[in-house]
Amino acid sequence: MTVTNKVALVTGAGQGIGRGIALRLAQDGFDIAVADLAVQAEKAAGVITEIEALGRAAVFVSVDVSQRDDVFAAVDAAAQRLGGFDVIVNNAGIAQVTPLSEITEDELDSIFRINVNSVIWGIQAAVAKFDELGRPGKIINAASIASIQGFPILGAYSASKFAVRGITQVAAQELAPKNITVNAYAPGIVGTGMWDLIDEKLSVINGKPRGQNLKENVDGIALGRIETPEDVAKVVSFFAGPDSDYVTGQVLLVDGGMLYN
Ligand SMILES: NC(=O)C1=CN([C@@H]2O[C@H](COP(=O)(O)OP(=O)(O)OC[C@H]3O[C@@H](n4cnc5c(N)ncnc54)[C@H](O)[C@@H]3O)[C@@H](O)[C@H]2O)C=CC1
Ligand SMILES: CC(=O)C(C)=O
Repeated sequence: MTVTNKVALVTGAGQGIGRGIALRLAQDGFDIAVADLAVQAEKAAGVITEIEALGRAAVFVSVDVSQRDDVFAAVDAAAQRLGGFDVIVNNAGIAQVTPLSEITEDELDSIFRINVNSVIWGIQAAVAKFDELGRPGKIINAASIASIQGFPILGAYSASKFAVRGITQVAAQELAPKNITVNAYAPGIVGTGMWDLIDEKLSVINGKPRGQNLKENVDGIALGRIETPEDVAKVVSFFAGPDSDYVTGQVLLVDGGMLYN
């Protein structure tokens, strides 16, 4: 019997939650395509070194997830360079900290292209590759607590994450006949560059000192501490592995106890 390696592509894997997911899936035995913007190549190289130290193969794939052709090319490159394709993690995303009344057309277009269109391009590219290789596969999307409850001043962001939840539910139903599962993780307050930016921008808007908005949000977490990328990666590991074979269309809160469903 030929045993082939398992391959996962993680977008936005140069830093933050994406890096945590890439490292965890490597620990789980996946070879990893570290996909990110070209400007993140140096950080991605560091992630690749960490993955190789775990005994897995890894390659950098330059991608702007808002561009459909880029995403298809990234999936092709990952499959060709790593010798297979089994999992895509549509993780890359941006936040915007703007009251709804002030959001511009350009801002709205930008956040939807990066947070929403990207997920559809990732689903399309992964399905095409699973079909070509004749394998089932797993698709995992980045939602948020803001995909369940709208967050003030994060209005466009919340709307984009509600859309990711909807896409996840629809794709799960459409792709079930191919034995492809589609799920999403919904983190709470994770200590990454994204929250550095949110805290900084909220400070400008509400005049609270730097760090105060982050602290107030963390104070609302039942488990009493800020979330780490590794906390998120454990849920992604479940969705990427065989223990979730009978789970599809779900958005799993991993927020330390902030929202309850
Ligand atoms: N940090 C948090 O508290 C939470 C984050 N999330 C979601 O988790 C995901 C990852 O977030 P973080 O790691 O915190 O963010 P981050 O800002 O630390 O990292 C985002 C990564 O995505 C990449 N990226 C951005 N635009 C891209 C594009 N157009 N094409 C390719 N790559 C692009 C960046 O280069 C970066 O490496 C995002 O979808 C975010 O919305 C969800 C809930 C909470
Ligand atoms: C960044 C994010 O998703 C929230 C709600 O903090």
